[in-house]
Amino acid sequence: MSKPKVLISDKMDPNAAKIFEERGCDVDVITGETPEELKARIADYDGLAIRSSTKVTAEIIDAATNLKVIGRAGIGVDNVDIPYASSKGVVVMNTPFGNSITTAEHAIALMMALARQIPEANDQTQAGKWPKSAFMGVEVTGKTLGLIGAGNIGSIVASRALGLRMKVVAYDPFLTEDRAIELGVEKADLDTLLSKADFISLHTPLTDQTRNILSRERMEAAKPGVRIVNCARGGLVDEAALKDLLESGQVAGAALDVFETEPPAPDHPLFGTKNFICTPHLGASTTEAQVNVALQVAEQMADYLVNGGVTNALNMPSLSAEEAPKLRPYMALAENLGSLVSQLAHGNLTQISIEREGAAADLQGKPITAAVLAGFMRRYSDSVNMVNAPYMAKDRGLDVREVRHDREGVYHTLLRVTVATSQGDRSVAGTLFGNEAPRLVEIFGVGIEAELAGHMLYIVNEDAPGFIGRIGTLLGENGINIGTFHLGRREAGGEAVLLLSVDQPIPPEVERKACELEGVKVVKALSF
Ligand SMILES: NC(=O)c1ccc[n+]([C@@H]2O[C@H](COP(=O)([O-])OP(=O)(O)OC[C@H]3O[C@@H](n4cnc5c(N)ncnc54)[C@H](O)[C@@H]3O)[C@@H](O)[C@H]2O)c1
Ligand SMILES: O=C(O)[C@H](O)COP(=O)(O)O
Repeated sequence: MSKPKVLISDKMDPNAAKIFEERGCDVDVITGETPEELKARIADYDGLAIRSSTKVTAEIIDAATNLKVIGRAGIGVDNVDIPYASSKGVVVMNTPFGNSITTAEHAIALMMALARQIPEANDQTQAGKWPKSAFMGVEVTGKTLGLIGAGNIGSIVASRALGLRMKVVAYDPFLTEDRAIELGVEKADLDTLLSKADFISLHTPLTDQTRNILSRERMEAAKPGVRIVNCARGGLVDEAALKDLLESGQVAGAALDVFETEPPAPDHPLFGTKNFICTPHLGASTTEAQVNVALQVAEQMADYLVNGGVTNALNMPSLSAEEAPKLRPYMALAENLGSLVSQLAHGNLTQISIEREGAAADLQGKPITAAVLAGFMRRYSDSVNMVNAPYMAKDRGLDVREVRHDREGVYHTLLRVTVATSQGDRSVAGTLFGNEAPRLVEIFGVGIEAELAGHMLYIVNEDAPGFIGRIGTLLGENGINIGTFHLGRREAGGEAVLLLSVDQPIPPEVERKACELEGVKVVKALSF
Protein backbone atom coordinates (compact mmCIF):
# COMPACT_ATOMS: atom_id res chain seq x y z
CA MET A 1 0.00 0.00 0.00
CA SER A 2 1.38 3.44 -0.87
CA LYS A 3 2.05 5.89 1.93
CA PRO A 4 -0.44 8.72 2.54
CA LYS A 5 0.85 12.05 1.19
CA VAL A 6 0.65 15.23 3.23
CA LEU A 7 1.22 18.82 2.15
CA ILE A 8 2.26 21.42 4.75
CA SER A 9 1.24 24.69 3.12
CA ASP A 10 1.94 27.21 5.91
CA LYS A 11 5.07 27.90 7.93
CA MET A 12 5.13 25.31 10.67
CA ASP A 13 7.66 24.03 13.18
CA PRO A 14 9.86 21.38 11.47
CA ASN A 15 8.72 18.82 14.06
CA ALA A 16 5.51 18.47 12.04
CA ALA A 17 7.29 17.11 8.95
CA LYS A 18 9.44 14.86 11.15
CA ILE A 19 6.38 13.35 12.87
CA PHE A 20 4.58 12.76 9.57
CA GLU A 21 7.59 10.85 8.26
CA GLU A 22 8.05 8.86 11.46
CA ARG A 23 4.37 7.88 11.36
CA GLY A 24 4.52 6.56 7.82
CA CYS A 25 3.44 9.52 5.65
CA ASP A 26 5.25 11.18 2.77
CA VAL A 27 5.36 14.92 3.34
CA ASP A 28 6.05 18.01 1.25
CA VAL A 29 6.54 21.45 2.77
CA ILE A 30 5.57 24.07 0.18
CA THR A 31 4.54 27.36 1.78
CA GLY A 32 3.48 30.77 0.51
CA GLU A 33 1.80 29.59 -2.69
CA THR A 34 -1.03 31.46 -4.37
CA PRO A 35 -4.52 29.85 -4.33
CA GLU A 36 -4.04 28.91 -8.01
CA GLU A 37 -0.73 27.17 -7.28
CA LEU A 38 -2.26 25.28 -4.35
CA LYS A 39 -5.25 24.32 -6.49
CA ALA A 40 -2.99 22.90 -9.17
CA ARG A 41 -1.04 20.82 -6.67
CA ILE A 42 -3.58 19.65 -4.10
CA ALA A 43 -4.99 16.64 -5.99
CA ASP A 44 -1.85 14.67 -5.09
CA TYR A 45 -2.44 14.83 -1.35
CA ASP A 46 -4.37 12.88 1.27
CA GLY A 47 -3.72 15.44 4.00
CA LEU A 48 -3.29 19.22 4.13
CA ALA A 49 -1.65 20.81 7.19
CA ILE A 50 -2.21 24.56 7.56
CA ARG A 51 -2.08 27.55 9.91
CA SER A 52 -4.17 30.66 9.25
CA SER A 53 -2.56 31.77 5.97
CA THR A 54 -3.87 29.05 3.65
CA LYS A 55 -7.50 29.66 2.73
CA VAL A 56 -9.16 26.30 2.14
CA THR A 57 -12.09 27.35 -0.02
CA ALA A 58 -14.70 25.20 -1.78
CA GLU A 59 -12.66 25.65 -4.96
CA ILE A 60 -9.53 24.21 -3.34
CA ILE A 61 -11.56 21.34 -1.83
CA ASP A 62 -13.08 20.54 -5.23
CA ALA A 63 -9.58 20.31 -6.69
CA ALA A 64 -8.44 18.10 -3.78
CA THR A 65 -9.79 14.87 -5.17
CA ASN A 66 -7.77 12.63 -2.81
CA LEU A 67 -8.00 14.79 0.29
CA LYS A 68 -9.11 13.04 3.49
CA VAL A 69 -8.07 15.41 6.23
CA ILE A 70 -7.30 19.08 6.78
CA GLY A 71 -5.31 19.74 9.96
CA ARG A 72 -5.08 23.23 11.45
CA ALA A 73 -1.97 23.73 13.59
CA GLY A 74 -3.78 26.17 15.83
CA ILE A 75 -7.31 26.98 16.96
CA GLY A 76 -9.25 29.19 14.53
CA VAL A 77 -10.64 27.40 11.49
CA ASP A 78 -12.40 30.34 9.89
CA ASN A 79 -10.01 29.96 6.93
CA VAL A 80 -11.52 26.53 6.14
CA ASP A 81 -14.91 26.03 4.51
CA ILE A 82 -15.92 23.34 7.01
CA PRO A 83 -19.47 22.75 5.71
CA TYR A 84 -18.07 22.19 2.23
CA ALA A 85 -15.26 19.95 3.51
CA SER A 86 -17.87 17.93 5.42
CA SER A 87 -20.06 17.59 2.36
CA LYS A 88 -17.04 16.19 0.50
CA GLY A 89 -16.19 13.77 3.30
CA VAL A 90 -13.02 15.55 4.42
CA VAL A 91 -12.25 15.59 8.15
CA VAL A 92 -11.24 18.97 9.57
CA MET A 93 -9.20 18.94 12.79
CA ASN A 94 -7.55 21.61 14.89
CA THR A 95 -5.34 21.69 17.98
CA PRO A 96 -7.61 23.46 20.46
CA PHE A 97 -5.18 23.76 23.38
CA GLY A 98 -1.64 23.94 21.97
CA ASN A 99 -1.40 27.72 21.76
CA SER A 100 -3.91 28.87 24.39
CA ILE A 101 -1.40 29.80 27.10
CA THR A 102 0.75 31.67 24.59
CA THR A 103 -2.24 33.62 23.28
CA ALA A 104 -3.48 34.42 26.77
CA GLU A 105 0.00 35.71 27.63
CA HIS A 106 -0.05 37.89 24.50
CA ALA A 107 -3.36 39.41 25.61
CA ILE A 108 -1.90 40.17 29.03
CA ALA A 109 1.25 41.59 27.41
CA LEU A 110 -0.85 43.90 25.23
CA MET A 111 -2.94 44.95 28.23
CA MET A 112 0.23 45.90 30.12
CA ALA A 113 1.66 47.62 27.05
CA LEU A 114 -1.52 49.71 26.85
CA ALA A 115 -1.51 50.50 30.57
CA ARG A 116 2.05 51.85 30.38
CA GLN A 117 2.17 52.99 26.69
CA ILE A 118 5.32 50.95 26.27
CA PRO A 119 5.54 50.87 22.45
CA GLU A 120 5.35 54.64 22.06
CA ALA A 121 7.62 55.30 25.00
CA ASN A 122 10.14 52.90 23.49
CA ASP A 123 9.93 54.61 20.06
CA GLN A 124 10.47 58.06 21.50
CA THR A 125 13.28 57.04 23.81
CA GLN A 126 15.13 55.33 20.99
CA ALA A 127 14.53 58.41 18.84
CA GLY A 128 16.76 60.32 21.27
CA LYS A 129 13.95 61.93 23.28
CA TRP A 130 13.43 61.62 27.02
CA PRO A 131 9.67 62.24 27.37
CA LYS A 132 9.40 61.20 31.02
CA SER A 133 6.32 63.29 31.80
CA ALA A 134 4.44 62.41 28.57
CA PHE A 135 3.75 58.83 29.58
CA MET A 136 1.61 58.69 32.65
CA GLY A 137 0.31 55.12 32.89
CA VAL A 138 -2.32 53.38 34.98
CA GLU A 139 -1.99 50.44 37.38
CA VAL A 140 -3.90 47.29 36.64
CA THR A 141 -4.07 46.24 40.30
CA GLY A 142 -7.62 46.66 41.58
CA LYS A 143 -8.95 47.42 38.09
CA THR A 144 -11.69 45.39 36.42
CA LEU A 145 -10.99 43.25 33.38
CA GLY A 146 -14.04 42.46 31.28
CA LEU A 147 -13.66 39.21 29.37
CA ILE A 148 -15.87 38.68 26.36
CA GLY A 149 -15.60 34.92 25.93
CA ALA A 150 -14.40 32.69 28.75
CA GLY A 151 -13.42 29.48 26.96
CA ASN A 152 -9.89 28.05 26.84
CA ILE A 153 -8.00 31.29 26.33
CA GLY A 154 -10.40 33.56 28.22
CA SER A 155 -10.10 31.29 31.28
CA ILE A 156 -6.31 31.45 31.21
CA VAL A 157 -6.43 35.24 30.85
CA ALA A 158 -8.76 35.31 33.87
CA SER A 159 -6.31 33.32 35.99
CA ARG A 160 -3.40 35.59 35.01
CA ALA A 161 -5.44 38.75 35.63
CA LEU A 162 -6.48 37.48 39.05
CA GLY A 163 -2.78 36.91 39.75
CA LEU A 164 -2.25 40.60 38.89
CA ARG A 165 -4.89 41.37 41.54
CA MET A 166 -7.48 42.51 39.02
CA LYS A 167 -11.21 41.82 39.33
CA VAL A 168 -12.58 39.83 36.41
CA VAL A 169 -16.07 40.08 34.96
CA ALA A 170 -16.94 37.64 32.18
CA TYR A 171 -19.65 37.66 29.53
CA ASP A 172 -20.10 34.30 27.84
CA PRO A 173 -23.57 32.81 27.21
CA PHE A 174 -22.12 29.32 27.72
CA LEU A 175 -20.42 30.10 31.05
CA THR A 176 -22.19 28.38 33.92
CA GLU A 177 -22.42 29.83 37.44
CA ASP A 178 -20.35 26.89 38.74
CA ARG A 179 -17.61 27.42 36.19
CA ALA A 180 -17.57 31.17 36.93
CA ILE A 181 -17.06 30.40 40.63
CA GLU A 182 -14.34 27.89 39.77
CA LEU A 183 -12.58 30.53 37.66
CA GLY A 184 -13.02 33.19 40.33
CA VAL A 185 -14.83 35.54 37.93
CA GLU A 186 -18.14 37.39 38.08
CA LYS A 187 -20.56 36.22 35.40
CA ALA A 188 -22.28 39.21 33.83
CA ASP A 189 -24.35 40.27 30.87
CA LEU A 190 -22.64 42.36 28.22
CA ASP A 191 -24.13 45.70 29.35
CA THR A 192 -22.95 45.13 32.92
CA LEU A 193 -19.51 44.17 31.70
CA LEU A 194 -19.32 47.35 29.60
CA SER A 195 -20.34 49.49 32.53
CA LYS A 196 -17.75 47.96 34.88
CA ALA A 197 -14.67 47.12 32.82
CA ASP A 198 -11.52 49.28 32.83
CA PHE A 199 -9.98 46.86 30.36
CA ILE A 200 -11.84 44.59 27.92
CA SER A 201 -10.24 41.54 26.34
CA LEU A 202 -12.01 39.57 23.62
CA HIS A 203 -11.75 35.76 23.40
CA THR A 204 -14.60 34.50 21.22
CA PRO A 205 -14.58 33.04 17.74
CA LEU A 206 -15.93 35.23 14.94
CA THR A 207 -19.52 34.15 14.33
CA ASP A 208 -22.72 35.85 13.19
CA GLN A 209 -23.41 36.56 16.88
CA THR A 210 -19.96 37.93 17.71
CA ARG A 211 -19.27 39.98 14.57
CA ASN A 212 -18.92 43.62 15.74
CA ILE A 213 -19.70 42.56 19.30
CA LEU A 214 -17.82 45.75 20.19
CA SER A 215 -19.89 47.99 17.94
CA ARG A 216 -19.80 51.76 18.01
CA GLU A 217 -22.86 51.84 20.31
CA ARG A 218 -21.37 49.37 22.75
CA MET A 219 -18.00 51.13 22.88
CA GLU A 220 -19.84 54.42 23.44
CA ALA A 221 -21.79 52.79 26.28
CA ALA A 222 -18.60 51.41 27.87
CA LYS A 223 -16.95 53.00 30.89
CA PRO A 224 -15.16 56.17 29.73
CA GLY A 225 -11.43 55.58 29.36
CA VAL A 226 -11.79 51.85 28.74
CA ARG A 227 -8.82 50.03 27.13
CA ILE A 228 -9.55 47.26 24.62
CA VAL A 229 -7.47 44.22 23.63
CA ASN A 230 -8.37 41.87 20.78
CA CYS A 231 -6.23 38.75 20.39
CA ALA A 232 -9.10 36.63 19.08
CA ARG A 233 -10.38 37.46 15.61
CA GLY A 234 -10.63 40.53 13.41
CA GLY A 235 -14.23 41.62 12.94
CA LEU A 236 -15.13 41.44 16.65
CA VAL A 237 -14.42 45.18 17.03
CA ASP A 238 -15.75 47.87 14.67
CA GLU A 239 -12.41 49.27 13.48
CA ALA A 240 -13.75 52.55 12.05
CA ALA A 241 -15.67 53.31 15.25
CA LEU A 242 -12.63 52.39 17.33
CA LYS A 243 -10.58 55.07 15.57
CA ASP A 244 -13.21 57.76 16.29
CA LEU A 245 -13.55 56.71 19.91
CA LEU A 246 -9.78 56.60 20.46
CA GLU A 247 -9.62 60.13 19.05
CA SER A 248 -12.44 61.33 21.30
CA GLY A 249 -10.82 59.68 24.35
CA GLN A 250 -13.87 57.53 25.12
CA VAL A 251 -11.53 54.59 24.50
CA ALA A 252 -8.21 55.34 26.20
CA GLY A 253 -6.26 52.69 24.37
CA ALA A 254 -6.67 49.74 22.04
CA ALA A 255 -4.42 46.85 21.10
CA LEU A 256 -5.24 44.64 18.14
CA ASP A 257 -3.40 41.47 17.24
CA VAL A 258 -6.01 40.64 14.61
CA PHE A 259 -7.74 42.66 11.89
CA GLU A 260 -10.86 42.44 9.79
CA THR A 261 -8.61 42.02 6.75
CA GLU A 262 -5.19 40.48 7.20
CA PRO A 263 -2.72 41.82 6.49
CA PRO A 264 -4.39 45.24 6.84
CA ALA A 265 -3.82 47.82 4.11
CA PRO A 266 -0.70 49.98 4.73
CA ASP A 267 -2.98 53.02 5.07
CA HIS A 268 -5.33 51.37 7.58
CA PRO A 269 -7.19 54.20 9.38
CA LEU A 270 -6.10 52.99 12.81
CA PHE A 271 -2.40 53.19 11.98
CA GLY A 272 -0.90 56.24 13.63
CA THR A 273 -3.93 56.81 15.87
CA LYS A 274 -2.94 57.91 19.36
CA ASN A 275 -2.97 55.14 21.97
CA PHE A 276 -3.40 52.46 19.33
CA ILE A 277 -0.95 49.58 19.21
CA CYS A 278 -0.93 46.40 17.19
CA THR A 279 0.92 43.22 16.37
CA PRO A 280 0.73 41.13 13.17
CA HIS A 281 -1.40 38.20 14.43
CA LEU A 282 1.33 37.08 16.83
CA GLY A 283 -0.99 35.61 19.47
CA ALA A 284 0.22 32.05 18.87
CA SER A 285 3.79 32.91 17.97
CA THR A 286 6.01 31.46 20.64
CA THR A 287 8.45 28.62 20.25
CA GLU A 288 6.52 26.56 22.77
CA ALA A 289 3.12 27.03 21.14
CA GLN A 290 4.43 26.38 17.64
CA VAL A 291 6.13 23.16 18.72
CA ASN A 292 2.92 22.11 20.53
CA VAL A 293 0.57 22.72 17.61
CA ALA A 294 2.95 21.29 15.00
CA LEU A 295 3.44 18.07 16.96
CA GLN A 296 -0.27 17.77 17.73
CA VAL A 297 -1.50 18.39 14.23
CA ALA A 298 0.98 15.95 12.69
CA GLU A 299 0.17 13.26 15.25
CA GLN A 300 -3.57 13.70 14.79
CA MET A 301 -3.44 13.75 10.99
CA ALA A 302 -1.08 10.77 10.77
CA ASP A 303 -3.28 8.82 13.21
CA TYR A 304 -6.23 9.40 10.94
CA LEU A 305 -4.45 8.67 7.69
CA VAL A 306 -2.60 5.60 8.95
CA ASN A 307 -4.84 4.10 11.66
CA GLY A 308 -8.23 5.78 11.29
CA GLY A 309 -7.98 7.45 14.75
CA VAL A 310 -9.86 10.75 14.99
CA THR A 311 -8.92 13.47 17.52
CA ASN A 312 -10.15 17.05 17.73
CA ALA A 313 -12.16 16.82 14.54
CA LEU A 314 -14.70 19.59 14.07
CA ASN A 315 -16.94 17.55 11.78
CA MET A 316 -16.65 13.99 13.08
CA PRO A 317 -16.81 12.14 16.42
CA SER A 318 -13.48 11.35 18.09
CA LEU A 319 -11.99 7.89 17.85
CA SER A 320 -8.71 7.07 19.58
CA ALA A 321 -5.92 5.26 17.74
CA GLU A 322 -6.37 2.39 20.26
CA GLU A 323 -10.12 2.20 19.66
CA ALA A 324 -9.85 2.48 15.87
CA PRO A 325 -8.54 -1.07 15.19
CA LYS A 326 -11.14 -2.53 17.60
CA LEU A 327 -13.91 -0.62 15.88
CA ARG A 328 -12.73 -1.33 12.33
CA PRO A 329 -14.60 -4.66 11.86
CA TYR A 330 -17.71 -3.04 13.37
CA MET A 331 -17.47 -0.21 10.87
CA ALA A 332 -17.33 -2.71 8.01
CA LEU A 333 -20.33 -4.58 9.46
CA ALA A 334 -22.22 -1.35 10.13
CA GLU A 335 -21.61 0.02 6.64
CA ASN A 336 -22.75 -3.24 5.02
CA LEU A 337 -25.89 -3.44 7.18
CA GLY A 338 -26.73 0.16 6.28
CA SER A 339 -26.16 -0.62 2.63
CA LEU A 340 -28.18 -3.86 2.76
CA VAL A 341 -31.22 -2.29 4.39
CA SER A 342 -31.13 0.61 1.98
CA GLN A 343 -30.88 -1.73 -1.06
CA LEU A 344 -33.75 -3.90 0.17
CA ALA A 345 -36.23 -1.52 1.78
CA HIS A 346 -38.59 0.34 -0.52
CA GLY A 347 -40.17 3.76 -0.48
CA ASN A 348 -39.36 7.01 1.20
CA LEU A 349 -37.24 6.04 4.19
CA THR A 350 -37.43 8.75 6.83
CA GLN A 351 -36.30 6.98 9.99
CA ILE A 352 -33.40 4.69 10.78
CA SER A 353 -32.44 3.18 14.11
CA ILE A 354 -29.14 1.59 15.02
CA GLU A 355 -29.16 -0.78 17.99
CA ARG A 356 -26.04 -2.07 19.74
CA GLU A 357 -26.19 -5.13 21.96
CA GLY A 358 -23.62 -7.25 23.87
CA ALA A 359 -19.98 -6.19 23.33
CA ALA A 360 -21.10 -3.58 20.76
CA ALA A 361 -23.07 -1.79 23.48
CA ASP A 362 -19.80 -0.87 25.21
CA LEU A 363 -18.35 0.77 22.13
CA GLN A 364 -18.70 4.38 21.01
CA GLY A 365 -21.97 4.69 19.14
CA LYS A 366 -21.24 7.72 16.96
CA PRO A 367 -18.65 6.17 14.62
CA ILE A 368 -20.82 3.06 14.20
CA THR A 369 -23.82 5.24 13.39
CA ALA A 370 -21.73 7.23 10.91
CA ALA A 371 -20.68 3.98 9.21
CA VAL A 372 -24.29 2.70 9.02
CA LEU A 373 -25.32 6.03 7.49
CA ALA A 374 -22.43 5.89 5.00
CA GLY A 375 -23.72 2.52 3.78
CA PHE A 376 -27.32 3.69 3.85
CA MET A 377 -26.73 7.00 2.04
CA ARG A 378 -24.86 5.32 -0.82
CA ARG A 379 -28.26 5.00 -2.50
CA TYR A 380 -28.09 8.80 -2.95
CA SER A 381 -24.41 9.47 -3.60
CA ASP A 382 -21.27 7.55 -4.56
CA SER A 383 -19.02 10.00 -2.75
CA VAL A 384 -20.54 9.43 0.66
CA ASN A 385 -18.31 8.38 3.55
CA MET A 386 -18.40 8.37 7.36
CA VAL A 387 -17.61 12.08 7.50
CA ASN A 388 -20.29 13.43 5.22
CA ALA A 389 -22.97 10.74 5.75
CA PRO A 390 -24.38 12.22 9.01
CA TYR A 391 -24.61 15.65 7.33
CA MET A 392 -26.27 14.21 4.24
CA ALA A 393 -28.70 12.30 6.45
CA LYS A 394 -29.54 15.50 8.33
CA ASP A 395 -29.98 17.45 5.08
CA ARG A 396 -32.44 14.82 3.89
CA GLY A 397 -34.38 15.02 7.14
CA LEU A 398 -33.60 11.39 8.07
CA ASP A 399 -34.52 10.75 11.70
CA VAL A 400 -31.53 8.82 13.10
CA ARG A 401 -31.92 6.97 16.41
CA GLU A 402 -29.24 5.22 18.42
CA VAL A 403 -30.25 2.53 20.91
CA ARG A 404 -27.89 0.77 23.32
CA HIS A 405 -29.13 -2.44 25.00
CA ASP A 406 -27.66 -3.76 28.23
CA ARG A 407 -29.31 -7.14 27.75
CA GLU A 408 -27.36 -10.29 26.77
CA GLY A 409 -28.49 -11.71 23.43
CA VAL A 410 -27.82 -14.93 21.54
CA TYR A 411 -24.74 -13.35 19.97
CA HIS A 412 -21.85 -11.94 22.05
CA THR A 413 -22.11 -8.78 19.98
CA LEU A 414 -24.85 -7.54 17.67
CA LEU A 415 -25.71 -4.56 15.51
CA ARG A 416 -29.27 -4.16 14.28
CA VAL A 417 -30.35 -1.58 11.71
CA THR A 418 -34.06 -0.87 11.29
CA VAL A 419 -35.78 1.43 8.85
CA ALA A 420 -39.37 2.55 9.08
CA THR A 421 -41.19 1.90 5.78
CA SER A 422 -44.80 2.24 4.72
CA GLN A 423 -45.10 -1.56 5.23
CA GLY A 424 -43.75 -1.32 8.78
CA ASP A 425 -40.27 -1.67 10.28
CA ARG A 426 -37.67 -3.58 8.24
CA SER A 427 -34.61 -4.73 10.09
CA VAL A 428 -31.28 -6.47 9.43
CA ALA A 429 -28.73 -7.58 12.02
CA GLY A 430 -25.13 -8.73 12.11
CA THR A 431 -22.38 -9.89 14.43
CA LEU A 432 -18.63 -10.44 14.40
CA PHE A 433 -17.23 -13.94 14.28
CA GLY A 434 -14.04 -14.21 16.34
CA ASN A 435 -14.37 -10.47 17.08
CA GLU A 436 -13.22 -9.61 13.60
CA ALA A 437 -15.22 -11.23 10.80
CA PRO A 438 -18.47 -9.35 10.05
CA ARG A 439 -21.45 -11.64 9.43
CA LEU A 440 -25.06 -10.95 8.60
CA VAL A 441 -27.30 -13.01 10.93
CA GLU A 442 -30.80 -11.79 10.13
CA ILE A 443 -32.75 -10.25 7.25
CA PHE A 444 -36.26 -8.94 7.89
CA GLY A 445 -36.90 -11.41 10.74
CA VAL A 446 -35.35 -14.44 9.00
CA GLY A 447 -32.17 -15.92 10.52
CA ILE A 448 -29.44 -16.36 7.89
CA GLU A 449 -25.65 -16.34 8.19
CA ALA A 450 -23.69 -14.73 5.39
CA GLU A 451 -20.72 -12.55 4.64
CA LEU A 452 -21.84 -9.42 2.81
CA ALA A 453 -19.33 -8.73 0.05
CA GLY A 454 -19.05 -8.10 -3.68
CA HIS A 455 -22.04 -9.03 -5.82
CA MET A 456 -24.94 -10.90 -4.27
CA LEU A 457 -28.44 -12.00 -5.13
CA TYR A 458 -31.28 -11.90 -2.60
CA ILE A 459 -34.35 -14.02 -3.25
CA VAL A 460 -37.50 -14.63 -1.25
CA ASN A 461 -39.40 -17.69 -2.48
CA GLU A 462 -41.94 -20.27 -1.37
CA ASP A 463 -40.11 -22.94 0.61
CA ALA A 464 -40.70 -25.92 -1.72
CA PRO A 465 -38.46 -28.65 -3.20
CA GLY A 466 -36.73 -28.00 -6.52
CA PHE A 467 -36.20 -24.24 -6.27
CA ILE A 468 -32.46 -24.33 -5.59
CA GLY A 469 -31.95 -26.41 -8.72
CA ARG A 470 -33.97 -23.96 -10.81
CA ILE A 471 -32.05 -20.88 -9.68
CA GLY A 472 -28.71 -22.70 -10.02
CA THR A 473 -29.60 -23.64 -13.61
CA LEU A 474 -30.68 -20.11 -14.49
CA LEU A 475 -27.44 -18.57 -13.21
CA GLY A 476 -25.34 -21.31 -14.82
CA GLU A 477 -27.07 -20.82 -18.21
CA ASN A 478 -26.21 -17.13 -17.99
CA GLY A 479 -22.55 -17.76 -17.17
CA ILE A 480 -22.82 -16.58 -13.58
CA ASN A 481 -20.70 -18.49 -11.11
CA ILE A 482 -22.04 -18.92 -7.58
CA GLY A 483 -19.46 -18.31 -4.80
CA THR A 484 -21.45 -18.95 -1.62
CA PHE A 485 -24.99 -20.04 -0.89
CA HIS A 486 -26.95 -19.14 2.24
CA LEU A 487 -30.45 -20.24 3.17
CA GLY A 488 -32.87 -19.16 5.86
CA ARG A 489 -36.58 -19.54 6.51
CA ARG A 490 -39.18 -18.53 9.01
CA GLU A 491 -40.76 -22.01 9.16
CA ALA A 492 -40.82 -25.14 6.97
CA GLY A 493 -43.08 -24.67 3.96
CA GLY A 494 -43.35 -20.91 4.53
CA GLU A 495 -41.19 -18.17 3.02
CA ALA A 496 -37.52 -18.95 2.42
CA VAL A 497 -34.68 -16.50 1.93
CA LEU A 498 -31.78 -17.27 -0.34
CA LEU A 499 -28.64 -15.14 -0.41
CA LEU A 500 -26.03 -16.00 -3.02
CA SER A 501 -22.66 -14.44 -3.62
CA VAL A 502 -21.73 -14.44 -7.28
CA ASP A 503 -18.54 -13.65 -9.13
CA GLN A 504 -19.95 -10.98 -11.42
CA PRO A 505 -22.75 -8.39 -11.37
CA ILE A 506 -26.20 -9.85 -12.06
CA PRO A 507 -27.54 -8.33 -15.31
CA PRO A 508 -31.09 -6.89 -15.10
CA GLU A 509 -32.46 -9.52 -17.54
CA VAL A 510 -31.22 -12.35 -15.27
CA GLU A 511 -32.83 -10.60 -12.30
CA ARG A 512 -36.07 -10.43 -14.32
CA LYS A 513 -35.87 -14.11 -15.34
CA ALA A 514 -35.26 -15.09 -11.71
CA CYS A 515 -38.43 -13.17 -10.80
CA GLU A 516 -40.37 -15.33 -13.26
CA LEU A 517 -39.23 -18.62 -11.68
CA GLU A 518 -41.99 -20.60 -10.00
CA GLY A 519 -42.50 -19.72 -6.33
CA VAL A 520 -40.35 -16.54 -6.40
CA LYS A 521 -41.69 -13.54 -4.52
CA VAL A 522 -38.77 -11.09 -4.42
CA VAL A 523 -35.49 -10.87 -6.32
CA LYS A 524 -32.90 -8.20 -5.79
CA ALA A 525 -29.32 -7.99 -7.07
CA LEU A 526 -27.10 -6.47 -4.38
CA SER A 527 -23.62 -5.04 -4.33
CA PHE A 528 -21.31 -4.18 -1.44
N1 LIG B 1 -4.43 35.82 17.95
C1 LIG B 1 -4.11 34.56 17.79
O1 LIG B 1 -3.07 34.24 17.27
C2 LIG B 1 -5.01 33.50 18.32
C3 LIG B 1 -4.45 32.34 18.84
C4 LIG B 1 -5.30 31.34 19.31
C5 LIG B 1 -6.67 31.53 19.24
N2 LIG B 1 -7.16 32.65 18.71
C6 LIG B 1 -8.61 32.86 18.65
O2 LIG B 1 -9.08 33.09 19.96
C7 LIG B 1 -10.46 32.78 20.01
C8 LIG B 1 -10.79 32.04 21.29
O3 LIG B 1 -10.11 30.81 21.35
P1 LIG B 1 -10.43 29.75 22.50
O4 LIG B 1 -9.46 28.65 22.34
O5 LIG B 1 -10.54 30.42 23.81
O6 LIG B 1 -11.85 29.26 22.02
P2 LIG B 1 -12.96 28.55 22.92
O7 LIG B 1 -13.89 27.92 21.99
O8 LIG B 1 -12.33 27.72 23.97
O9 LIG B 1 -13.69 29.77 23.64
C9 LIG B 1 -14.51 30.66 22.98
C10 LIG B 1 -15.56 31.11 23.95
O10 LIG B 1 -16.35 32.10 23.32
C11 LIG B 1 -17.67 31.94 23.82
N3 LIG B 1 -18.65 32.58 22.98
C12 LIG B 1 -19.20 32.10 21.84
N4 LIG B 1 -20.11 32.98 21.37
C13 LIG B 1 -20.11 34.02 22.24
C14 LIG B 1 -20.84 35.24 22.27
N5 LIG B 1 -21.74 35.55 21.35
N6 LIG B 1 -20.59 36.08 23.29
C15 LIG B 1 -19.68 35.77 24.24
N7 LIG B 1 -18.96 34.63 24.26
C16 LIG B 1 -19.18 33.78 23.26
C17 LIG B 1 -17.83 30.43 23.87
O11 LIG B 1 -18.86 30.07 24.76
C18 LIG B 1 -16.48 29.98 24.39
O12 LIG B 1 -16.47 29.85 25.78
C19 LIG B 1 -10.74 32.00 18.74
O13 LIG B 1 -11.35 32.84 17.81
C20 LIG B 1 -9.38 31.65 18.22
O14 LIG B 1 -9.36 31.48 16.85
C21 LIG B 1 -6.37 33.65 18.26
O1 LIG C 1 -6.49 30.54 15.83
C1 LIG C 1 -5.29 30.43 16.04
O2 LIG C 1 -4.75 29.38 16.45
C2 LIG C 1 -4.46 31.64 15.85
O3 LIG C 1 -5.13 32.61 15.17
C3 LIG C 1 -3.08 31.40 15.36
O4 LIG C 1 -2.96 31.56 13.99
P1 LIG C 1 -1.56 31.26 13.30
O5 LIG C 1 -1.31 29.80 13.40
O6 LIG C 1 -1.68 31.70 11.90
O7 LIG C 1 -0.53 32.02 14.05
